[in-house]
Amino acid sequence: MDATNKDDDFTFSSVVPPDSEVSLETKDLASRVDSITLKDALDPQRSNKPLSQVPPKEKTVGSLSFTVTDSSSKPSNESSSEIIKARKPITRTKVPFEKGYSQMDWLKLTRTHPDLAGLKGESNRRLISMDEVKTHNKTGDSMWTVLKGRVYNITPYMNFHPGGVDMLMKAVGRDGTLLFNKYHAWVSYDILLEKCLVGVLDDTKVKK
Ligand code: HEM
Repeated sequence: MDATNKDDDFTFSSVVPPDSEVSLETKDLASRVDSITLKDALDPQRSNKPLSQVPPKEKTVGSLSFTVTDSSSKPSNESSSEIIKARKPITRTKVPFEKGYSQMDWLKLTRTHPDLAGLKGESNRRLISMDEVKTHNKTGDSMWTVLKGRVYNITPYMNFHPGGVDMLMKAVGRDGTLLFNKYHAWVSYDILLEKCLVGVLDDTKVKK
């Protein structure tokens, strides 16, 4: 093999195309590199067409040829109804507590008040039907709710609830478990409402 023939010997093969193959356009582009600007086709300020509507372009630079496409946009025939909608996050607004109604004040009250549940001597292991829970649904001294099968009188906790009275009222006279979990499944309601327990839900009487 003739060592002087560069074309036959891969060790000397040129990675740059011979000058004759570099098109005039490439040379021209290279000389104007500073003046080239990139346009964001999705920005309506800079272009009046979204990328998805711009047809793929064949580009040639020197001996390289490539197609410019926008892989980030969806095919134009894809209907917008197919776009998966993100679930709306819930808003948890903390209501500023009035003086004397902090969580510390609540804990003090649970330790000092003898009958927060309003049991008047009755057992808090009593089985309570959902129908009975429903009757304790009015503003007064016995507003009940059910949390995971236990019935609580939440009247004394009303003004201490960090989420506010209105929110807590939504659970009154019904099973509040789903609402409770929706807003704060991690809250230790069983400890907070220990002294408010009035009984256990009689789920044999719950209509299924
Ligand atoms: C029935 C028993 C309930 C108890 C013991 C309770 C207790 C609490 C506690 C301790 C917080 C403060 C949580 C924290 O700072 O992360 C809180 C906040 C809150 N609660 Fe409840 N809650 C009860 C029921 C409910 C219900 C039924 C709702 C909605 C209908 C609700 C809505 C909220 C909201 C919106 C907050 C927001 C305040 C925050 O961002 O902290 N709660 N609740």
